[in-house]
Amino acid sequence: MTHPLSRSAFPDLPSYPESMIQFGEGNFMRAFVDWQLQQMNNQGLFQGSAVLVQPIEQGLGELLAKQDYLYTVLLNGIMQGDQVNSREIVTSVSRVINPYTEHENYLTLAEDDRLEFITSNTTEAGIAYHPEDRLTDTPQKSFPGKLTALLYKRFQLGKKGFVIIPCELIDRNGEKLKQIVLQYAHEWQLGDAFLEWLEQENTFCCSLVDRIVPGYPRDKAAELERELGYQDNLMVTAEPFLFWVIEGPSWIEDRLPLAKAGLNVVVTEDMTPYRERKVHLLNGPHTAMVPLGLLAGLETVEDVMLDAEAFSPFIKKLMEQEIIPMLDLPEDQLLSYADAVQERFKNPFIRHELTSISLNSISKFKTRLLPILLRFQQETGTLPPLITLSFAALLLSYRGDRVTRQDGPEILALFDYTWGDPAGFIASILKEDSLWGTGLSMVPGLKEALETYVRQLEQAGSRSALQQLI
Ligand SMILES: NC(=O)c1ccc[n+]([C@@H]2O[C@H](COP(=O)([O-])OP(=O)(O)OC[C@H]3O[C@@H](n4cnc5c(N)ncnc54)[C@H](O)[C@@H]3O)[C@@H](O)[C@H]2O)c1
Ligand SMILES: O=P(O)(O)OC[C@@H](O)[C@@H](O)[C@H](O)[C@H](O)CO
Repeated sequence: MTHPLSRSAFPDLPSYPESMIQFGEGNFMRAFVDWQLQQMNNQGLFQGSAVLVQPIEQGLGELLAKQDYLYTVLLNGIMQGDQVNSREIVTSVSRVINPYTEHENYLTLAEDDRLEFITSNTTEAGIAYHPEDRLTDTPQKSFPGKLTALLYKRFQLGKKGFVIIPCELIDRNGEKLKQIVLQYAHEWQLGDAFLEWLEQENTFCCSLVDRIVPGYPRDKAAELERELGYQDNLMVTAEPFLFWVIEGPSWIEDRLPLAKAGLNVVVTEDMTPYRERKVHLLNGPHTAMVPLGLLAGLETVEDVMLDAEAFSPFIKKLMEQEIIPMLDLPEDQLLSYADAVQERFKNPFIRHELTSISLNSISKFKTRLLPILLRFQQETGTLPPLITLSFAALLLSYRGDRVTRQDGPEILALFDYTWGDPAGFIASILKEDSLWGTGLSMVPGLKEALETYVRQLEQAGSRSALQQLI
């Protein structure tokens, strides 16, 4: 019988003063930002912890409190040729505030001069504007609304601002967040002095994050708890690799000495090339493999990468012949990045489920693969066959009879309606600008290619369809 993870069971674990407010208590942030705070603390380069704010009412606050805000990060994989299987109890989370049940405590954060940084990961849905949010709400529904209320209180107290580094996987995340905060400041009539304070005293950075974090190791939890000697309901598995690009002034490196602690963190004036490379060459292949893999009965990214007959050559060819030629970066750098990504995908120590990547696949296809398909078509006059096949598999998988779909109800309803007429389905779905950001009916040959591929996928299966293209 193992005991629960707690500070009384490990009385020697250190505590640190709060220096960061973090919106989001999910797996990713705990294995990424908080784990990095821990590494800086371990090396004596930093003395700080994060106070976590639940962005939505339901969350992990109570579970974390039961474990005195401790949890274990398990890093599993290969780094620079060496196997890594590390386990570390993270002590850099001080507490969790649920603004829905303790709103006063939430606003009290504005009073603490030691708090310098704000980070967030509220999923792609989090940096959003809700017209019904008001300053007087306790709390506002949206994350930017909650943040605006906190910043306004800080301003009213005459205190300095924050360095704000969102980690959501959306393009120009810091700019979008700032734009919505400014919108609320105008709408709520918070005054010119506040607007000036926002601009002068706060630094909104854009950032790009990269670490594969499959999260709680459901299949191995009991075995791991026996090995660790304690129960941990919040342990998180992740790969050892990480990369964080922060677009902002270089002094951030002094105040947050991540690179100095040996962490793979870059502070730069322009993160665009890093973002393009990651979103298209890592997230793109993830999204491309999901519908084809699920239709073939594969379960994990590793299953895909171990399938030497069809799926692994598909990923290599997709990267090298369809994605890399469409990116504006030196080819040799892109090829070596692609090799490294394929190695990470093969990581035998983590179980990265295709179903977990499949969540909201339509918007992922739109940002990760569609721009490549369109550029390929414009530049070569032909469609990229592998991306187009994967697009066909995505559309087929959204019929919902072969693969469990995970997407917004309005998107699923649209697919149900459109699939109601199988003969006209492709033509109808391509017209839906709301899904693709642009009408796709005019893309030469796309409708016909998708019709052919959907037929082929239905008749012969995704493995056979792939084998004809690799
Ligand atoms: N897991 C990974 O490998 C990985 C890697 C890089 C980036 N990411 C990104 O990080 C995000 C979170 O991933 P995770 O694995 O931590 O998931 P998670 O489910 O463990 O955590 C989700 C977090 O987002 C918050 N959230 C959910 N819906 C929200 C909404 N509508 N508004 C505001 N907040 C909301 C939750 O409160 C929680 O804090 C994902 O969007 C993902 O794209 C994940
Ligand atoms: O996290 P999602 O669901 O947006 O996308 C799934 C994966 O592509 C993603 O989590 C990658 O593993 C991650 O972006 C690597 O840094």
